[in-house]
Amino acid sequence: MSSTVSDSMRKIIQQIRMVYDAREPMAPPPLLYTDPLAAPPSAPVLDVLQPPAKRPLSPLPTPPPQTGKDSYALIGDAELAEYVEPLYARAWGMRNRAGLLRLNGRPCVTLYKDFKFPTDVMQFEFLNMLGKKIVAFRHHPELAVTWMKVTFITTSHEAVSHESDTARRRLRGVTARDVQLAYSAEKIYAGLLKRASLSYNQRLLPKSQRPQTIKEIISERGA
Ligand SMILES: C[C@H](O)[C@H](O)[C@H]1CNC2=NC(N)=NC(=O)C2=N1
Repeated sequence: MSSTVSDSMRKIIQQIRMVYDAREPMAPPPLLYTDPLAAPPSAPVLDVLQPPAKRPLSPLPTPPPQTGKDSYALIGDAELAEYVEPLYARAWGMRNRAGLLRLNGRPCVTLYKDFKFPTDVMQFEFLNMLGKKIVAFRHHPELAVTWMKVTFITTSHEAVSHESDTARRRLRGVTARDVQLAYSAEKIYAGLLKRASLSYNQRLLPKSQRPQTIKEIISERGA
């Protein structure tokens, strides 16, 4: 009796195997995104990575000099207009991040951008290239790495202010070194997008994050 049961069990198992073996091959898992390095996508991958903008961006100006004692001088309103305005057009922002350098809530002006990528491959290539630049340049941004995004924040704790007023002198902020580093990061990013035949049409940050004067930035309540 028990042998009959196991015979019929065996038959059932055999039938299941036949059905299983005869099934359609499983479809490969759907791709979450296309690799732009392999083939340029026909449709935009992200809203920030769209076909060329109608009005192409004018090239970044020659950055401020990176050596000498003045490379750690805080930038003022004139430099903001000359060097930071072109970064604003590329989705960079300026903010007061009081407390960033444990300055007990004192203002700390920072230059920042959220770099967005169509693939993680491009994101880590960017980090690799940027890393080499940072090490050679000996100026270190804060980097936060999340899915397809790198948040870049830079400021100089070594900033020197020529102001006579002590409170202003103790201000930390953006110097020529930060602008230099930001330009390098932007050029690496633009180069990677160009190689992948992608052009960007990034949404500008809100006006409050694109201030025109240093005073506007430090009067913002630090985050
Ligand atoms: C000696 C060395 O170059 C300095 O300490 C550098 C290092 N990296 C730096 N990085 C940043 N973000 N700000 C600085 O003031 C700074 N100073």
